[in-house]
Amino acid sequence: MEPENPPMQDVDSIITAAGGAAHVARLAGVGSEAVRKWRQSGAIPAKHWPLFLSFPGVNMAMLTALAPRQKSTTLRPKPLQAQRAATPPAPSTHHGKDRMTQRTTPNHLRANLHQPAGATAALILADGTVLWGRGFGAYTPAEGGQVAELCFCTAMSGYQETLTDPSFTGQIITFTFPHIGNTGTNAEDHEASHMLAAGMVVKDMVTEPSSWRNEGGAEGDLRAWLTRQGKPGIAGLDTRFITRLLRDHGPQSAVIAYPAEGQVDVKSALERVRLWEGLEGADLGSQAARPARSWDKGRWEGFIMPKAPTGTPRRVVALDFGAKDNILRSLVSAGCAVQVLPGTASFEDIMAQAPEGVFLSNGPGDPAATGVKVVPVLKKLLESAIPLFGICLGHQLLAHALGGKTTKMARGHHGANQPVKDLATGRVEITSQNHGFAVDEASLPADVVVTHRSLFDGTNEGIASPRHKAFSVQYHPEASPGPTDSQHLFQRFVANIDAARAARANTQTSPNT
Ligand SMILES: NC(=O)CC[C@H](N)C(=O)O
Repeated sequence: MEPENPPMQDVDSIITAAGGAAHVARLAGVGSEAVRKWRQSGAIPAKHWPLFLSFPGVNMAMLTALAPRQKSTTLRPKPLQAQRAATPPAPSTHHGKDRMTQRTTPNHLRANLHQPAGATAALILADGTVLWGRGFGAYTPAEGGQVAELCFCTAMSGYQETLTDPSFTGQIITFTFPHIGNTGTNAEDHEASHMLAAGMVVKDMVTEPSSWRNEGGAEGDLRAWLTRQGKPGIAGLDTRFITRLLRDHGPQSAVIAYPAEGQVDVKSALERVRLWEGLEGADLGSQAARPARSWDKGRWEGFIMPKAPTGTPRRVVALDFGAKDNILRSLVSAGCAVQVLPGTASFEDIMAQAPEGVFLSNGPGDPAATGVKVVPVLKKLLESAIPLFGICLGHQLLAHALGGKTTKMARGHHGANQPVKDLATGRVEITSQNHGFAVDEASLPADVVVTHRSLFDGTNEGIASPRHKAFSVQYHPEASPGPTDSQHLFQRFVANIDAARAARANTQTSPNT
């Protein structure tokens, strides 16, 4: 469907519709000088669009149709961006490479509904930013595929593990590293049976795979893989612009539209994006679990990890909220026999396995929402003094069970280079992370110890309850992708189980001695 030309608007009429300059300045928290500059430049900064959209009579089409009529210091795009904006958006295709550059200006002040020639897909954000590029992977309806939270991931490698990490359910991943897809795909690098993220955004178009680990020749190409996963991707966008936007203005809902018929329905896509309720309050963790199963595969051969302790394998129940396979492998290699149960398993079902330790997995969505069902079970497990270990969502759920709270972060952590300090030892580990919620340390009861903090933003990265033999970390010691500095935490869990075993053995023998 051809998008209608939006009605011509000017800033003055929009400000009048919104109740006048003084009223708007007060609500937007800006001075009258700023409003004057908006009028002068003929554009309203996108960060104020949500405010304008709350006034009757103002809609997204009006705001996106504003065309700056005069450049001002505050609103002028940088020279390179201006130059790009002036270049027609024709993709270049040399040497078999498809490297369309984001030729519409990467400046949301110039967001527009009009699809440039050569663009086959768009990334549409809730603030009205529309970025045109070239689609790949699976086609979507003209009004876009799954609406999701747009995030950026800074990992330079491991895109296949990232894309199949179930914690990314409900998110579109912008890769900040420009060359994604070069090494193709294979059957081993999945972290779950399939991709759950809603889509992917890259700067350079994926090229042909060049790696001995690519499987199936052309079938291993990330584009073919993505099509088989039924998910869309978009290339040619200025991923640094997206990253700065999310960094400065917080998480945003977005959608990728890549219609087979070519024409994107931007207006409908925008409406869908703006109606989506977001990840806060979404219990995705309860839905992400796979069926109950026992797991016996350890880490890959050649992988260096601390020597597994001897003794009968420890019976561990792993509560699955969307677990990454490498966590299960790490537990096995650390000396555990793992039974995976859905995260919503009852206390009785868990105890029927006679667990010596219970592991709480990573997973998508809002931990507070998943906690409504799960926390009562975790409280019973804590009372039973079974050693507990949680990772990421599991960490957040443990915090809730211990009486704490979690909050949505202004800037989520997604990447493989995040420094974390162990407060007990002072050691710093570089970690793999993927979370948009964080444990609020101020909410934790006095007997819960804060064990780790992020050196990027000081947010909580680990807690322990010595009284309950429970500990957890916000980051991913199993890596995949990322560094393995924190692999030793699996040994810590096993040591806790062994200590509880020894204590049980003592109580059983002591009456006779
Ligand atoms: N990796 C995870 O387990 C993520 C936990 C949670 N969904 C968050 O975004 O914070």
